[in-house]
Parts: sequence; C-alpha cells; structure tokens
Amino acid sequence: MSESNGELEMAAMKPITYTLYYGTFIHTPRLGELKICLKTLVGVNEQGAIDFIHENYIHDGQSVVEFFKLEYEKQGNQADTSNMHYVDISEDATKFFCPGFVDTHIHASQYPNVGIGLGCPLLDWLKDYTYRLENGFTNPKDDECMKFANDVYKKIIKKTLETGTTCASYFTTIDPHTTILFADLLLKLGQRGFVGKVCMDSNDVFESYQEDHEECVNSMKLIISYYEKNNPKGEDLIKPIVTPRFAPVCSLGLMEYLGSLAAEKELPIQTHISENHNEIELVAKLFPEFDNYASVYDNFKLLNSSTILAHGIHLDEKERKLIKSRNCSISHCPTSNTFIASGEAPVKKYLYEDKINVSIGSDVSGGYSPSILEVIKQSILVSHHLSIKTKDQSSFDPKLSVADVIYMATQAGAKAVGLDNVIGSFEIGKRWDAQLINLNSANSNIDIFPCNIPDVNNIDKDTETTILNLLGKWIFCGDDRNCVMVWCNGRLVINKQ
Ligand SMILES: Nc1nc2[nH]cnc2c(=O)[nH]1
Ligand SMILES: [Zn+2]
Repeated sequence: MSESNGELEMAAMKPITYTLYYGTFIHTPRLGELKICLKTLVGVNEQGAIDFIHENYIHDGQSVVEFFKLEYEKQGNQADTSNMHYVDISEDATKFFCPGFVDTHIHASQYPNVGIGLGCPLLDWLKDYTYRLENGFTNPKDDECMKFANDVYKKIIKKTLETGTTCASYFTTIDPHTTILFADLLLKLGQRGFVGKVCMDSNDVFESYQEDHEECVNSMKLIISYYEKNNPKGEDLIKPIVTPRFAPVCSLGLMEYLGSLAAEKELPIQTHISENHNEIELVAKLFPEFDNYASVYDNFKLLNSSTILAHGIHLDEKERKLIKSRNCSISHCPTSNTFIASGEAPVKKYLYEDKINVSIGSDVSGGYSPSILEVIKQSILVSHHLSIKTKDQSSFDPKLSVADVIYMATQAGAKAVGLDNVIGSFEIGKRWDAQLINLNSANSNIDIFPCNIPDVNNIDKDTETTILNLLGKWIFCGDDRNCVMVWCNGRLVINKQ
C-alpha cells in the first residue's frame, strides 16, 4: 500500500518536472462553494506552479502534449516537453484530484500516544500522558533519545503524507535539537510544514518538563537560523512558528518575548485556547487582571492574522469579536474534542455568523487519527450532535456540509497558515499541492455500484448529484487507501499505484 522510507525520501529529492493532469478536479475556492470541474487539463511547471487550467477540454484526437506545446507557444514561451509527464484519469469516473489537506494543529511528538488516554480530561491528560512523553525528546546527547525522535518524527510525517496532508502546522517539544531534526525530516520527505518548538517556562505540575526564559530565547535563535540556511533555494517549504503552548504554562515575561519575536521576525503564531472548562478557570485564576482568555494573548500581541488558535470550543461573544477583529484563525479539532471529552465547538456559527476563518486540525494525540479525512468526518458528526442538542433553542442550524468541511481542510487551512494565495485550491499561479483520490483503489473499503458512477462525459445536474454522493462515500467510507498519489510543491511524494 505504501512505499518504504528509503523510497519515500528518494521521491522527495527528485527534481520537479513539468506535468499535465487531466480528469475530474474537486475543490472549494470559497466558503460554501464546491467546484466540480470535469475533463479539466491542468499544466504544472518545473517550479511546481500551475501554469494553466482548461475546463471541459476535449481531445478531438489531438495529442494533449501537442496541444499543450501550442498553448505554451501562444504565450510566447518555449515548452521543453522532453521531460514532460502526463497523468490522465479522465476515463475513470471514480478518480478525482483534490487539493492536499492542510492540518493546522498537530503535535508530532505525541504520535506514540495516539489512542491512549481516552476520556481523561485535558489537565490530567497533559500531566499523566503528554508531558511525560514529550520529556523523552529532551536529551539530545543520548543516542537513544535521538533515535526515538527520529523514529517518531519520520513516522508521523510519512503517515500524514500518506493520508493526503501536504502542509501541516506542527508542535514538537521544548527541545531545539530534536526540533531541528524534525525540520530536516520535513525537507527530506518533502512535506510543507510549520515547525513549532513548544515554549513553556512555568510547568508546576511536571517541573522537569519546562525551560527557563534564556533557554527559550537561545533555542528560538537556533531554530530561526537553521530555517534561514536550510530551505531549498526558491522554495519556502518549512518555516518556524512561534508556539507558546498555552497561557497556563507561560509566564507574562515569556509571552511578552514571544509576541515581540513574532513581530520582529514576521513569524506566524500558534497556541491553544478555550478547550476545557477547568483550563478556562485556571487561566482566570492565573491572570485575574485580564477580561478573558483571549485578551491574555492579545495583551502580548499574540493575536494577529498569522495566529492559529486551536480548539476555541467555549469562546464567549467578546472573545469571538476580539478574535475576528484580529483576523486570527481557529483550528477545529473535533476528533480530539470528542476523545478527551472537551466539548463541541459551534464552528458553523463561527464561519457563517462570526465570519472567523475556521480550519481543521488532527490534534494528534488528543486526536487519535493523523488523517484529516477522518477529522472532517468527525467534524460533520459533531456538528450533527450540536444540531440535535440546540434544535429547540435557535433557528441557526449548526450542521456542516460536505462543501464546508472540504473548504476547512484545504482553503481555510491555507489561509490559517498564510498561504491562501499559494495552496488550498486549484488556481493559476498556485503551487501543485494535491492528492489523487481513487475510490476503487486496491483494498478500498468502499464498494462502488454502477448506480454510483457518474457520466463524466455528460455534464448535467445528475452528474453533479452522483459526484456529490461519491464525495459522501469518500468522507464516510474511505480512508488512506483511497489517497493513491500525493504531490507537494509539484513534487510526487507518495505513489501507491
Ligand atoms: N489538546 C491539547 N491541548 C493542549 N493544551 C496545552 N497543551 C495541549 C496539548 O498538547 N494538547
Ligand atoms: Zn494541541
């Protein structure tokens, strides 16, 4: 089903080649707008950028490569077709291209704990499971520690790529050396990623797992200079992200420093907010001078258009207004919110009434699955529970649609990480971060019947309905076996065909 580590690394190292993609494309360029493009031809150049898109392109016997050459010459350019690739899925109605998923909240270091700690409330879960595990990454002079970090980090990157995640915003641990190892692996394996060394200097409940202010400053310097030197030329594949873990483990001085660092270096920010009622009470107790949880972060300039706030389940109206006014994004993590019983975030309301950008996060290992396909399934189910609970109290229906969740997992994720003009949908000039879905792949969990197959040669309402039904099958019955090829920045990084 998947390649060995060795083959995967080699795939990522390959130069990007000019490639034509032909067939069905499904994407959500805007909230609530699902676009189904049939018989569409997309050209991706050697920089990994989309050069042209022709919808409803019919061959007429002309070779597609010839057509492309003529088109390119019309623009006054020479096309080198000697090393051109062509991926044609147009004859198979159960295959489609979709933008790569963007996971806006994932803890790489917590991968060994997936499935562990069921129902344990957040603050106990952190103390009893999470800090203990992360602490195992903080002894870089010990070969065993480095081997462990290498194993965990390689496996989580490989796993997320195999499930169609082409870009992720990661938390590692407080340790800078294993964090650099993680950044190195992202580059080797070819995934676009934001690397968040966890910053925390006040961990009373697990004192051996914290850093002092100076250690944090030095670690951040090390990581920022690594990124400046090691990104491939012309490709900004990795970037540091300023990561105060959450207010309860950060001193005022640390938050002040991190807010200034983000502003000075123009770096994005990620943290947690309003996940659990006991956590919210703790914040109110620790920071009595502030109005609410969100204003603690705001006071230290940690809320801006490059901030990703994970969870945000129990935000009050004032907080939501503040978050909107600062243009922050929320990362909705329903799998985690159900697994550790934190609650149900009313994200349909955030999206459509508050007009906040809401993306999707796996929150491994609060979330048991690194697959964003699994998380969007959970986001729909959680929204249905919310709808059942609130039916008699409000006319607003919190149920999420298929278009909503694909949007949150792609274009909204791209916006959350500041790449809304770079990835997230298929547009000329955007990078080719994409996945090929095959609903009939080897060992697929989905049974497809003749009545499920759309007539892709005849574009009408029936075709659209049948394709929408297929999307339902993908989200609810599919899994990583249906994600057969993955490209990141134009480069093929997963090939299970
Ligand atoms: N889900 C989750 N919430 C947090 N809040 C602070 N740290 C964490 C974490 O690691 N996971
Ligand atoms: Zn988290």
